[in-house]
Amino acid sequence: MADKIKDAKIIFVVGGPGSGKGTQCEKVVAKYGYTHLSSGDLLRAEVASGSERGKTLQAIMQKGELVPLDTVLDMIKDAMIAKADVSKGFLIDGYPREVKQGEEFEKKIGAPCLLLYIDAKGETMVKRLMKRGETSGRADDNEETIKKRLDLYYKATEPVITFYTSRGIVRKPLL
Ligand SMILES: Nc1nc2c(ncn2[C@@H]2O[C@H](COP(=O)(O)OP(=O)(O)OP(=O)(O)O)[C@@H](O)[C@H]2O)c(=O)[nH]1
Ligand SMILES: O=c1ccn([C@@H]2O[C@H](COP(=O)(O)OP(=O)(O)O)[C@@H](O)[C@H]2O)c(=O)[nH]1
Ligand SMILES: [Mg+2]
Repeated sequence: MADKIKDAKIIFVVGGPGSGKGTQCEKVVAKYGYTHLSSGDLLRAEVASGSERGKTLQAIMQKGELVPLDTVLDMIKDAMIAKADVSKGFLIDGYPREVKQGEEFEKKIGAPCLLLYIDAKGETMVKRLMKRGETSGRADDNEETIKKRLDLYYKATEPVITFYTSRGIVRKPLL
């Protein structure tokens, strides 16, 4: 099964909470027809299913912490395999959140050819998420959790940008 995605074109999309990853991915999909897989959306779908695993995930996400690495990786891999026959390439949105996640992805699936870095100022991200929280219904779009997500982004996820910059595959779209 995993053979089907061995040579897939993979693009990581990384940025802080509310930086606009999902918004930019929609534009890439419209222009290039790639398959958009948001790690956060996959996790929220599992929560919405009401499964036992979903309940555990919900508790972690509500606190703005990271769910175990293998859980997200397995979900992304299954979603990629399901679309392998029709996909021209994959936009992996919101992943990796830490360098180790990227390394595991490469071991189990393959290397990204590009990392799109969606950059925004901390205060801009907080403002957007507070606004989105008025209607999103997302349990983590509240002031306390947004702050934790932002702290974790600077601590764990920014090193991902440094890691892939040294490989020369990071690009910042002009917004
Ligand atoms: N003004 C402005 N707002 C934007 C822009 N991009 C996204 N937004 C808004 O900012 C909010 C967050 O955008 P998302 O695309 O959901 O951001 P994200 O990085 O996917 O965030 P998560 O879903 O939390 O991962 C939304 O309410 C968007 O409408 C932008 O370029 N300018
Ligand atoms: O690879 C991932 C992706 C998401 N999450 C969890 O899902 C939440 C929402 O992620 P999403 O990418 O939707 O939003 P962001 O935090 O970027 O605003 C995060 O706070 C994490 O708790 C995670 O643990 N690992
Ligand atoms: Mg998103």
